[in-house]
Amino acid sequence: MLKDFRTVWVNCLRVIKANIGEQSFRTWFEPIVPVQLHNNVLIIQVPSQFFYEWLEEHYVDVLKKSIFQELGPDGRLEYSIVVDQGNAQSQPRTLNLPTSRKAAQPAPSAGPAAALAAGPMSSSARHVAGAAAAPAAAPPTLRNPFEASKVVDRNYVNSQLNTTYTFENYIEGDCNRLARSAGLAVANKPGTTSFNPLMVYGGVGLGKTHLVQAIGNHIKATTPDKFVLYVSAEKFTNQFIESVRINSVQDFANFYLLVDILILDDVQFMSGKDKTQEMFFHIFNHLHQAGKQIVMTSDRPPRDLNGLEDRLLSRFKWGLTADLQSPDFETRMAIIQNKMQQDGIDIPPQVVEYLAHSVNTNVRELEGVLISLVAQSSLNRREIDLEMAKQALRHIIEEVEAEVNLDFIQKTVAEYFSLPVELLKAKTRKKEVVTARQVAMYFAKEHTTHSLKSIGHHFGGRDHSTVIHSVQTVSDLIDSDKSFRSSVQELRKKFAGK
Ligand SMILES: Nc1ncnc2c1ncn2[C@@H]1O[C@H](COP(=O)(O)OP(=O)(O)OP(=O)(O)O)[C@@H](O)[C@H]1O
Repeated sequence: MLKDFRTVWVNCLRVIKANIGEQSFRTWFEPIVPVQLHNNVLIIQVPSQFFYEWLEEHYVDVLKKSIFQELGPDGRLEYSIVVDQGNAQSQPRTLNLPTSRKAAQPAPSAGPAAALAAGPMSSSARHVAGAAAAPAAAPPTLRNPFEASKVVDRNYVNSQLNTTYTFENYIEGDCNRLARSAGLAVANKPGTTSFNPLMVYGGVGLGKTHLVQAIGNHIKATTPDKFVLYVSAEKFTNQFIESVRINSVQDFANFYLLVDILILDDVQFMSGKDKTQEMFFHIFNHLHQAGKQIVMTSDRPPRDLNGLEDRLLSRFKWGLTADLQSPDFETRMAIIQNKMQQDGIDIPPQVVEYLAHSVNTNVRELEGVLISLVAQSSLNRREIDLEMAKQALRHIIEEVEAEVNLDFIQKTVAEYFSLPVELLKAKTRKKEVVTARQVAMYFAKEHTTHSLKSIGHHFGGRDHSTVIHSVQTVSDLIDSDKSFRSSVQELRKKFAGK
């Protein structure tokens, strides 16, 4: 018996409805219009490119299942995407490429899209301008599948939450305590804490992405009906530019307005991109007003985000800004141990300690060293030992030593103030020693990647609040005391050449 495309779709919807939440069903399946059934290929029309990507990302399994049940193992699904032409005309538009079924099959070499299309059903993006008005009998005009593949590759594959980034494996330390606990609060009560937006900033490889993705994963796990979207600012920008190009800015905005939790990574990327910022500003306002949660990361504090509009920056201040510092020694130890446990790696304690001591730049580098050690050990069929670790780290340690290090700073500052270097680490509170110590701490903060805690530790076991106080005192004196300022400038020259 010949099947009618509407009946097939209604039956598919039944399967889908039984497998997903009601809210998701309403948002993502009710707007779909079945268009045609031809040669066991069901064509459905979706409102936008983003919509299509979302379906492919989140519902491909249930779609496959429903098509399989309705059309059997040879059944396939194709999408037609309404392209907003910016006018009321909805004539079918001939887009530049083959229209034959064969040409429209995703090619085996089509990369991630081909992988998605594997199995009983192959789904591929098809743009059909004004498809709703296209006569049902006429075959829709299909877009080059390779082109569609590129869209999938760029816009879809890179945008998922990485489920390995969780709070459980995000090690807590002084370096990230505030950001982590604010993140946890947001994850437990998105949109309802005063941390909205939550802005996390910090240097390269310090765990910004891990933390904000942990927030997303936590929300998805606890409230699967919430629409969590993680997107890099770069991708957001590219999507926006593309939407301008194909005249579908409204689709773009509509898509983002559906989001419950928007996680935007690396906002600094939007610097100088006024139109993108304007769009983000509107999305931000709308989501915020609707009580939706916004989480952002940046590689620098908001005050240093030159090229970002003031009205946007002022929005960032509505919530909480929390920074990530370089992890101190103990946190680095804990991160390595956690990683070892996670990956089932066994490394002797003295090697772990050596790594934690030596790699004090960022966590990504620490992980990189660990991976290279494991690789060497398995290649050479040799247990990891201190010798191997030293060999592996030779180049990194040389780099670290070439930098201005704490010893050099202490020696230079002590010499400048004509004091023995030991006094900087001693208990004495004599005024001239205190000043020299404060200046040395100030430069340690400025020129090394040591955490505040680690700096304090190298100055006779002082705590991190003493370091903060010292840095502040020196900054204040630079502003208020001319001769002090020139001393600091003279000293700075000694470090600049290094
Ligand atoms: N506190 C932590 N506990 C466990 N792993 C961490 C921690 N901080 C960072 N990492 C790990 O370090 C690596 C780099 O982190 P991530 O990519 O989140 O850094 P980032 O700050 O976003 O970097 P970039 O500036 O390059 O975007 C990741 O593998 C992450 O899991």
